[in-house]
Amino acid sequence: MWPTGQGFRICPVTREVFPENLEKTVDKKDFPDLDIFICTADPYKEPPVNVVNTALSVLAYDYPTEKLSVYVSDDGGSELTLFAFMEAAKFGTHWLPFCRENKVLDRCPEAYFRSKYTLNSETDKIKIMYEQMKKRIENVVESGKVSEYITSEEEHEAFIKWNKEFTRQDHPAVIQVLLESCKDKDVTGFPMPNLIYVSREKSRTSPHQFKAGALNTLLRVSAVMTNGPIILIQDCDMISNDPRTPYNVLCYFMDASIRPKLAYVQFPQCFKGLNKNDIYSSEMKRWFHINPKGMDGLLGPDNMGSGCFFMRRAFFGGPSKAFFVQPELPQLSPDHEVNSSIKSKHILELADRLAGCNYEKGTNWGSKIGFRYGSLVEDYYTGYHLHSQGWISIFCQPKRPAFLGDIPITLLDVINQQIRWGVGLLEVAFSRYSPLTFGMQALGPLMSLCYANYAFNSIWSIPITTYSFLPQLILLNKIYIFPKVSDPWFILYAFLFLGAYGQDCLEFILAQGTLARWWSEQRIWLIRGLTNELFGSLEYLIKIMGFTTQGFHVTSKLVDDEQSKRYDRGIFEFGVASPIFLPLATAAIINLAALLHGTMHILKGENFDESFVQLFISGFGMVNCLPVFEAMVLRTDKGRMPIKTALISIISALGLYIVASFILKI
Ligand SMILES: O=c1ccn([C@@H]2O[C@H](COP(=O)(O)OP(=O)(O)O[C@H]3O[C@H](CO)[C@@H](O)[C@H](O)[C@H]3O)[C@@H](O)[C@H]2O)c(=O)[nH]1
Ligand SMILES: [Mn+2]
Repeated sequence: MWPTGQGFRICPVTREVFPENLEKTVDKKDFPDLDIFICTADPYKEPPVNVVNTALSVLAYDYPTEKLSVYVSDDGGSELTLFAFMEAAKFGTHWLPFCRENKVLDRCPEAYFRSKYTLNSETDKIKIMYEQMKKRIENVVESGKVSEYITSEEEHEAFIKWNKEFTRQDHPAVIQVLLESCKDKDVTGFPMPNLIYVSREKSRTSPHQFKAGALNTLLRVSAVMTNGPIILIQDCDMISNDPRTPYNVLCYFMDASIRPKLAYVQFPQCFKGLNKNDIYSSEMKRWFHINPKGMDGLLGPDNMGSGCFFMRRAFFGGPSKAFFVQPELPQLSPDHEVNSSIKSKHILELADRLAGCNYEKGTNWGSKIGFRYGSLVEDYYTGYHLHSQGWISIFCQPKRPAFLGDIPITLLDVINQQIRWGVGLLEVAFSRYSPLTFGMQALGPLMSLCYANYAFNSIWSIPITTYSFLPQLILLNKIYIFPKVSDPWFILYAFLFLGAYGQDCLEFILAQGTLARWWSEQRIWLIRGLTNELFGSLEYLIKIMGFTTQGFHVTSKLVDDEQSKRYDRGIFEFGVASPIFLPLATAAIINLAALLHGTMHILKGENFDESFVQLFISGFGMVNCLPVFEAMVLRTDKGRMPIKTALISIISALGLYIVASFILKI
């Protein structure tokens, strides 16, 4: 892992753009069309009102509205989400001119009304409107029925496909044009952007490939409707935080010297609502900020799934003409020009067919065209393939974050999210496209090291688990395996530990981190080794043995008030009795026991020299486990560790001790 990590350190790059100069060189008329894709998958885990907020924040981009189209992919196949978007389309006709006229910076309504905005009759009016919309959406979600709220015949028509047979896993495609730019105007008479709702056909018998499948459907549907050459991909919980972001991106896409090979411009994933010390290290400074800068000096950052502007052409083979992969229908080609209304019958019929669940059979979608199938981290995997084909990417890190996302606030959610990443990355690591073999040839050594560092990340669980148990169990049996403090070899151990931790800390602080957040980062790194990396590797093994696993487990974005309060206070949230916590809790007990046991012997006058390293490791483990002890014994709130988990881990610790003693005695 150490050598692979060096790929990021050789040539880091920091870029700056001057979007204010853009209009001096490019006429607004010549701006390319921009298609924005927003994915949602579950109205109960991803509240529609939040998805709507994300959509409004990009609908209100500072961009010629007739060139802007927003496509919403609803993998939840939910009428609640469609209803929410019908509401959003109406509210949007007020919200967009309001933002434009008042030069609003927070174009996500929820964010705006939470900020310090000027109170006057106009803001009052729009706020009331927003609250009413929110209320209606929330009521509908709560009751699970839209019928009470729809009045017009046209609206009824939109929900016609939701009949008795319609289930989330089995339903026909639903495509609804909610706003059409040339016809629908806002309240000041300005054209609105296009807004299209797409829920692809689903059937239990055909694989749907999760988000990658959803994005490929949107690639096709948007191709026949607007075919914008630039595409922004957004998760439903990542709001736009800066209306001028497309300008930043155009600085690169309009640059003739980079454009021919540029596949995507990636913005870092930034998050809102982190607590002070970022206890779960959700900021992921290394993955989302430091490493991409390092890769930017090579072929460019990896793709992070959200906040990424793609060149549509990049989804159709390598950058040179010779490597262009022609799609099966000429209308899907990136250079195809659309000239009929997005509501015209033949377009809608074709779109319906393109969103069919059997459409991709026998085509290149998922292998040579579009987002790649075969890994649960479709973002990383697709970016990796694009780089292998000779495309480059760019990391754009403006001071004001372009996007702000939500983070999971319970430890189990964090772990589950990372189990998915771990499985997805291992799928790449051991595929025929492994960065160490295929990648080495296609990308050259440094870039493939970077990709390998991610792909093999779960390997950390081996040393971390070993160091969490072995020295401690051995210490408990009064056996010493490390050099004595007086031994010159001790210096090597001390150097490696201090060197690695020192470098890590320095890099973190240099990337505008704080010491407390660095401490959280190293702690969560250890916790990951004992939780998601272990369970992720296990899930991966089960998967390759041919058993079905849970697939893409969507992270819940619902916020429980109590949990959220505890999170804000920086308290770890366990709450549920899950076997996932067992290795961590067991390690905590073993470390504490080893530390106490070792210290006792020293107090009794035994020599410190031999046991120091093991004692230090146990102490370090114990300090890192403080939140676990708190959750086990001190806390009484609902987020504490369930007694069942605590008891089982005590028994496991005892068991481990007995087994270890037995083995060590022979
Ligand atoms: O079958 C599915 C599953 C998920 N999604 C959407 O994918 C997005 C990401 O899902 P989430 O549960 O929020 O996962 P995260 O772990 O937060 O997402 C990160 O990791 C994913 C890969 O595992 C990437 O796709 C994301 O862009 C990246 O932000 C959400 O908008 C979902 O609605 C779908 O559209 N269809
Ligand atoms: Mn997410």
